Amino acid sequence: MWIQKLNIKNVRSIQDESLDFCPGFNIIIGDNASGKTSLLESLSLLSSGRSFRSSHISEVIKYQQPSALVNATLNNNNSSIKMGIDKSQSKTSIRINQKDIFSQAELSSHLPITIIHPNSLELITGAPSLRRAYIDWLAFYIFPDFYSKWKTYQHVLKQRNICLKSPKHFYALDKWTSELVINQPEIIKYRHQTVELIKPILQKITSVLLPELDINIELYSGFPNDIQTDSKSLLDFYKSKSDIDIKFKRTVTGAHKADLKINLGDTSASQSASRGQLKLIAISLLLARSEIILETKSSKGILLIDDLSSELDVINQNKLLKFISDLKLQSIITTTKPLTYDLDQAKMFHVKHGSFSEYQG
Ligand SMILES: Nc1ncnc2c1ncn2[C@@H]1O[C@H](COP(=O)(O)OP(=O)(O)OP(=O)(O)O)[C@@H](O)[C@H]1O
Repeated sequence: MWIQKLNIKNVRSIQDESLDFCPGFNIIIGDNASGKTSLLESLSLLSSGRSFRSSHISEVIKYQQPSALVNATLNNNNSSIKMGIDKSQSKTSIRINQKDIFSQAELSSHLPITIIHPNSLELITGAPSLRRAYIDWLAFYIFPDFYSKWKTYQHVLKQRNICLKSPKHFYALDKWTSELVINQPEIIKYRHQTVELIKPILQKITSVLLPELDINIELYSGFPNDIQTDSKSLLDFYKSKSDIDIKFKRTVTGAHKADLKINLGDTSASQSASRGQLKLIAISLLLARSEIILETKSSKGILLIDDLSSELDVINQNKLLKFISDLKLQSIITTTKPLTYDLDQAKMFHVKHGSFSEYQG
């Protein structure tokens, strides 16, 4: 699957633009503040309903405009899918093949994108929630019932935490504790399976991009390692630790505390790798994710890279481009200067003041 045509209206400085992409590399060249990231942000809106750099849609919609609109024509084995999103401050309308759709998840399942941007480094150095989101994003694509189990767990966790906040609600604690262990074994199992899928692919990618490092990853389930993760053992665990949860007024242990441990040998990568190496580890993890999508789904994922030339030196840029070229997936890459790598299937665009044209060199 690849994006054949993209229409963007009122996303930051982009007023009304239409781009015809190729299935291989699409390189967007432009100066700072020309609108490169806004293009990738538009695709993030279409795929996930959210921007990857702002949590407030009002910042993304062009000043003085009521809404942002992004439409795309996807080519999936020569049949086409038309999808679009119209997002205002108060309302989101989604259409797929002229039909109104009420679930963002459906839009996301048609257009799985992986975005590598200057803040991707935080996947290694930032909070555990970022690494959990990384695993869960993939689990969501691979296991059809992961999302509903995770959503139910979030709801039950919230109710249990309400109980823990005030003694007048303690009477319901046992009920919510029993419900809290229903979905956790499967959530943990799916996450473990996801991490096991990532491991060999990450190994393959880092042997090309970072051959000098011994990188290994391991899931921390959210529970101490010596605890069995079946429902009964988890229930016994929660009962034995209820005094701690009561003291802290929240559920201290559980699948909501899971993390992906990323190590170089025996030490944490965030403590021992250089900044450039950390960027490449983050990129490798993101590439591993898109390669898994490519293997598990009939439709290929799409790779977006923001500001490649500022992210990596030329040697590493070229290693990465060769790797992407071998994956044979569509990529949309922004850069402030033309790339030196000889791309075989590529289309170049120039962007200035939010306006796109074919690059003339
Ligand atoms: N809501 C908005 N409405 C209109 N213009 C906006 C809005 N938000 C930001 N801008 C403008 O859009 C442009 C942002 O472009 P963008 O961030 O896409 O640039 P870029 O080419 O990625 O830049 P850089 O290389 O510096 O990262 C800036 O000129 C900014 O002032």
